[in-house]
Amino acid sequence: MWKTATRDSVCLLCRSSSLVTAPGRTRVGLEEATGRGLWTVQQRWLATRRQTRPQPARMVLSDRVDRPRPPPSSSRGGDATRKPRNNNDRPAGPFAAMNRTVANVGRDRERSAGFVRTRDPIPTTGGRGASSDNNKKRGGGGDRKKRDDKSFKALNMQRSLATIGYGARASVKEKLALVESFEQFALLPVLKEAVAGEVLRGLVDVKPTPVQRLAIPALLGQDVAGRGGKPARRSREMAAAATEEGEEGKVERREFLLAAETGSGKTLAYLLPAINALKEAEASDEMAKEYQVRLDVEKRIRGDAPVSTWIETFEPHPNMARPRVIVLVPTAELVSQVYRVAKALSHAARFKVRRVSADMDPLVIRNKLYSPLGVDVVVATPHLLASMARSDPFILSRVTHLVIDEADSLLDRSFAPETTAIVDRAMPTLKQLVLCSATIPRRLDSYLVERFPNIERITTPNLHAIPRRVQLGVIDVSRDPYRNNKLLACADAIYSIGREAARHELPGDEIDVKRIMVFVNERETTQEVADYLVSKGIDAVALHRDTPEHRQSAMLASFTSSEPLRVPKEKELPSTVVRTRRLANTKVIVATDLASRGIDTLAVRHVVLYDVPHTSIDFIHRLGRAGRMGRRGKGVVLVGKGDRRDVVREVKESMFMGQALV
Ligand SMILES: Nc1ncnc2c1ncn2[C@@H]1O[C@H](COP(=O)(O)OP(=O)(O)OP(=O)(O)O)[C@@H](O)[C@H]1O
Repeated sequence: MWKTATRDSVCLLCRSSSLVTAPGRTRVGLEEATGRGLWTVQQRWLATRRQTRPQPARMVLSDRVDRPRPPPSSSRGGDATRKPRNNNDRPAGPFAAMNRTVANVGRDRERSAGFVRTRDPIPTTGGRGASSDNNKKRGGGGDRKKRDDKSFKALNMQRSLATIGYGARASVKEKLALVESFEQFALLPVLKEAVAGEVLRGLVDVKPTPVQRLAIPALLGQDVAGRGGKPARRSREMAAAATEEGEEGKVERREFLLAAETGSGKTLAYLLPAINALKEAEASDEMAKEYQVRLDVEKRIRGDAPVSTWIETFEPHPNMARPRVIVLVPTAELVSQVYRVAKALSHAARFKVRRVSADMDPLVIRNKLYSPLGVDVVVATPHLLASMARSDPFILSRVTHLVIDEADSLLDRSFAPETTAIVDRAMPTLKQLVLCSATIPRRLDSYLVERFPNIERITTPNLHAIPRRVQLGVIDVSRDPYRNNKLLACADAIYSIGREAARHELPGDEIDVKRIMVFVNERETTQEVADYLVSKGIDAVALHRDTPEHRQSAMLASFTSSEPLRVPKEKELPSTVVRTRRLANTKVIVATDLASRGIDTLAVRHVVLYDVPHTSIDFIHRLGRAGRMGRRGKGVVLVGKGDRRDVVREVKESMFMGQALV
């Protein structure tokens, strides 16, 4: 043990002064006392000074000043030769990979720090990715590029997403800065009021999200700075071209691709401009105005009699079963979700919105659509609407705005025939076609190039990136204690979430319930996993395509509500009573991809990926159920025998870097 006073050191154990006067390489004192290598007094003094300059001169000299801090001795056996521990060097466990400050991907830190994507050299956010990309832009990234081709080999091999160029993303950021408020949009005042007072009621300081900042002005044909309703340049050019070609009678149609990350408010981004156009068209619709006059007269004649009692005998509205706006979505659950937003807007903006989905009685659908009061907006799944349009083609005869939400699903093989049939039928009157999605697969990209070469692409800078506020933990199921028992690993992960939540339990008689989504790849697995979780005392249900539609909605209801879910605390039982093991503070839904698309699961903070998703598209959508609209989220992926560890590692690294997946 050594005590130093400026340059002189004295051994406090043996009081030897030999070292103090030994200026050169003298193997005495400290080295002999500790047995740790050859050190000179001068070297030690310099090292100590470097470490301790702000400290007072009199202090105890550490004999480990040149080494990393020793680990706490008991747990690690005091091994002096052990490598330094960092954030990644944690004990194993379901959440060992969380809250890291360093991505646990490969040992080659240098390689990951210089990450540049092959065909997508665009940093979606700032940070390290940005600097390396800027470096590349300046011409300094040649070597790195080669390294990074290798580093994202697995994702590149199964590349499924279309890429967005650097220039596009950079220019988008400039545009975003120009818009700060809904007031800047050339929307009707009632719609602005409806946003704050109905759709986003309860939120303070409501600002448009990036996709809304970009899409609403573009779809309104407004100058992007929000200075008024000037038609966009492209629209003017198209109009001029049509006039030159003598096509004045032809409807001028604009097509948009609206692509933004999950949970970023795309629904409002496409609904607001469509409803705005609807209200403007209504103001100049003479037939509708005349009908309204006749209806008002009839109401006066009928006195107090409710409209519903006589409307069937009155003349039908010109819009009966002839909507102007149609929104297509893939599932009944999404129909209800988009319908709710449109309905909230309709309270202030006064229009009639109906929904068409398989969970509704056919008679109810018919009555709503063919109501004599008319219909302005229909939210539907393509199968039902296409079949209705086959029997009554006039249903699509007045459509001016058609939105295809979750476009990558709806233009995929299973939906494409019905979706394109609707597009084709609506085309003659269509003024705006909007395709909307959080992921643009390459096949959709090629389809758009071929089918809609003039489509205007609106993409946000973070497209295809999983937000950094969502953390991804990896559980290696092949290791102890799971030994390839994925079911056990899944239950353990859920118990860990429950236990963690219990630590922050509320005072009082209630407990806060965490809502967790577990995603599997195959429909058959959902029930198996749910049953196992139930057998372990977890409240779990299975949701897949064969689950009746009305049951699906009921199951998802508590996952989509942003309200906290509380249950009474279980009563203490006498110590003689053995209670069956139960995790009271979690609620789990085990689902296939069906529940990963578009569902606004605001309540979900935790997602467990029971199976490694087949593509990066599935990663984006499944993890996108957590961390919506600026919230934090956690994902856990169970990696077992035969799973693509390389893909998981690369997804995790991309997430850490804030980069777009490929
Ligand atoms: N400007 C805003 N400010 C705050 N919250 C908003 C805003 N716009 C929309 N939201 C809320 O954000 C949530 C997500 O919106 P939405 O469902 O439209 O996302 P999305 O982009 O369609 O997601 P996904 O890609 O998963 O379908 C909703 O609860 C919505 O009410």
